[in-house]
Amino acid sequence: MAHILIVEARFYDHLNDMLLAGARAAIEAAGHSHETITVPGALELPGAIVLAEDTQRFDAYVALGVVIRGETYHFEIVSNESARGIMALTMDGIPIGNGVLTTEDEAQAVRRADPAQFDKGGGAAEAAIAMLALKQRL
Ligand SMILES: Nc1c(NC[C@H](O)[C@H](O)[C@H](O)CO)[nH]c(=O)[nH]c1=O
Ligand SMILES: CC(=O)[C@@H](O)COP(=O)(O)O
Repeated sequence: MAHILIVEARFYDHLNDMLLAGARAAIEAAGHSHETITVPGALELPGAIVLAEDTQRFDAYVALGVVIRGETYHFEIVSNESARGIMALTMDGIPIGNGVLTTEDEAQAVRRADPAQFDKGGGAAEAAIAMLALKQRL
């Protein structure tokens, strides 16, 4: 059994709740345990994973968050830099599932976060579990 840390950027409560439900259900369905920590926004996700990895308590990570386009270039900064940070850690060999939604509007985000629709939280958890299995096998 693996112990998986869900790191959630809680920017939109109702959307985060759906992503979390999907991720937790997928981890439990696979027979693993989990904890959750919360950070302010998607830009904090990579740094939080680094801090958690230093504790050596977790086998894999699920990064969750929602970035919805506003009026300015901030959307690109938050979307691209959070993904870049997570990808850098992935390339260091840390199993991470990226469940950060980057959408044009709230309706797109709802469809993707809802466990009964696209279930991107569950999908990110499954990706983390798959990468952990690969790491253990290689
Ligand atoms: N606009 C969104 C943000 N912005 C906040 C940043 O992620 C960060 O917390 C702030 O710049 C302080 O470092 N975060 C999201 O997760 N979603 C957004 O739509
Ligand atoms: C991530 C965003 O684009 C948004 O939260 C920020 O909105 P704005 O660009 O209108 O400041």
